[in-house]
Amino acid sequence: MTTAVLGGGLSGLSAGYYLLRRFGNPLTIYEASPRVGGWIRTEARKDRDFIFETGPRTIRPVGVPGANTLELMEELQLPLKPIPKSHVAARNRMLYAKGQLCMLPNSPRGLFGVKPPFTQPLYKALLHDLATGSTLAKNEDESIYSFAERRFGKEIADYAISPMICGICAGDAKEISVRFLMDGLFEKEQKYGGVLKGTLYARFKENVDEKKEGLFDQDQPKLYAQALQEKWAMYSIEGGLETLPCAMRKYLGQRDVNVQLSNQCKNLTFTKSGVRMSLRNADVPVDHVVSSLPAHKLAPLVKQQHPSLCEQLLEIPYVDVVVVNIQYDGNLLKQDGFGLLVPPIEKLPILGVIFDSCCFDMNGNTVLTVMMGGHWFDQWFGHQPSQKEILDTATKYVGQILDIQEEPKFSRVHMLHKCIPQYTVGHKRRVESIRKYLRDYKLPLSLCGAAYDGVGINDVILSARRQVDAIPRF
Ligand SMILES: Cc1cc2nc3c(=O)[nH]c(=O)nc-3n(C[C@H](O)[C@H](O)[C@H](O)COP(=O)(O)OP(=O)(O)OC[C@H]3O[C@@H](n4cnc5c(N)ncnc54)[C@H](O)[C@@H]3O)c2cc1C
Ligand SMILES: C=Cc1c2[nH]c(c1C)Cc1[nH]c(c(CCC(=O)O)c1C)Cc1[nH]c(c(C)c1CCC(=O)O)Cc1[nH]c(c(C)c1C=C)C2
Repeated sequence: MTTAVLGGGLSGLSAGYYLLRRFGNPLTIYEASPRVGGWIRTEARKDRDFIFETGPRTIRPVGVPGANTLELMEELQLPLKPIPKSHVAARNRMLYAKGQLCMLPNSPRGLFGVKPPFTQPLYKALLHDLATGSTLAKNEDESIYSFAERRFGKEIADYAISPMICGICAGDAKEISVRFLMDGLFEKEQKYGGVLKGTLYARFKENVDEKKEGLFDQDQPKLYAQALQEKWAMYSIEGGLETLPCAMRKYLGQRDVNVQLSNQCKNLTFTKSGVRMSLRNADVPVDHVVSSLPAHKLAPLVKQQHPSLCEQLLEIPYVDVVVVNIQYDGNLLKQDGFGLLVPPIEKLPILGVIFDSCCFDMNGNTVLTVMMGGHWFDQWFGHQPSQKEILDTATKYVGQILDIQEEPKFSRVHMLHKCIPQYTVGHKRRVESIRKYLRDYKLPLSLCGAAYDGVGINDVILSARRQVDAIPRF
């Protein structure tokens, strides 16, 4: 069977890895740009001794998706850099709200005091949940903001859930589906009439649930067992996260998988015997295609033959994010931690700041990443500001929030256009409907990647694995 993958980002490379394992060669991966990795990009300053990550920087070793990623890391023999749960970067997350830097609670004790920006102890939010019955009809969807407000009150929705959504998808919690992050809690609420009640009731079933996913019935990956034993909170890779796609490309290349860079797919034509892909210099027929492309990039490729599929794909919205990496000599941070988020209710132009040099050793440098835009990109950056204006905005807020007044020694500004899909209310049903369309028309096309089954690194790798596993054998 001849297979092909569209896209050489992490999901496409993972699809290549799992296709090779299941069907062998011939297999080709087509990537439009001259490099692999998609949004994963590490800029190593060789002359200095720090790195800038312009996309992701940490991976969480949690659950089946986390275990699956660690299995891949093990196979590739990558040197991992774990951050244990006891590390300051794992314990300290902050909010900038009401004009001050506020530490988020990191232990059950934190539920009982009153800490800004909250005006009530957090346990009261749990009492609110206990006292409130379930109000939505079964199996519906709602925004994560409205769910949090219903169950825990407006303060939690504004100062806990909304910034968390910014810190994961740069989105507006008032539009993002509760099923994006809290599918389980939502189901429990609907089933048992409350989040806390449902969680306590279902707790004893947790291990059963993990087994149900069926990936690691026999043995857990060794690295996953190690991560559990050593209590890793998150990890990166020596040299930065771009090491991962580079290692995958090498691994696939050594096994005769053809990874073609600068070869954009322009159209897909479904034929009686498979698919014809229009590529740089030729039309190439294959039996089955796995697309890892962002939904808005796949849409035009199927428009000619399947306009309604094209329309459904275009219903998955994306946001632009501005990433500003900055470096200063010496340690200038007064407070250590993973970073800070700015709740959207504060109406400031920045989404958050990651303290890279607290997470990983940067040889005495202070390295920060300021993220801006997202759902509010047009409001703050729609006038197409210059790189200098953007850098000035980032450093102004670093000055105001972190009291770092000096100019950065080194900086980079990146505009990431349509980089994060938004799982808005109804996303789950939208994706089911897209996949049903492929089944109904018996199209030899599988869809994986950040558009469909989760936006994190673990999610896109697992998405590739599940989609490859679901391809019928010829
Ligand atoms: C700023 C930022 C921070 C993030 N931080 C984290 C984090 O800390 N932890 C975490 O787990 N995740 C994080 N993520 C998410 C993570 O980066 C993504 O989940 C992941 O990189 C998505 O991979 P992908 O392969 O699905 O998509 P992409 O990376 O978008 O890859 C798609 C590829 O397809 C190619 N392509 C497009 N059109 C065509 C075509 N017609 N033909 C051929 N190729 C084409 C593109 O060039 C691209 O290489 C972050 C994302 C961003 C943007
Ligand atoms: C402010 C913008 C963003 C920051 N990170 C991201 C954006 C858009 C992207 C992102 N961050 C995480 C993931 C993976 C989610 C997963 O499935 O594992 C993605 C796509 C991890 C993450 N980062 C923060 C949180 C709460 C999470 C979720 C998982 C976890 O709890 O570890 C916090 C956080 N993100 C950013 C900042 C400044 C920040 C601060 C505390 C930046």
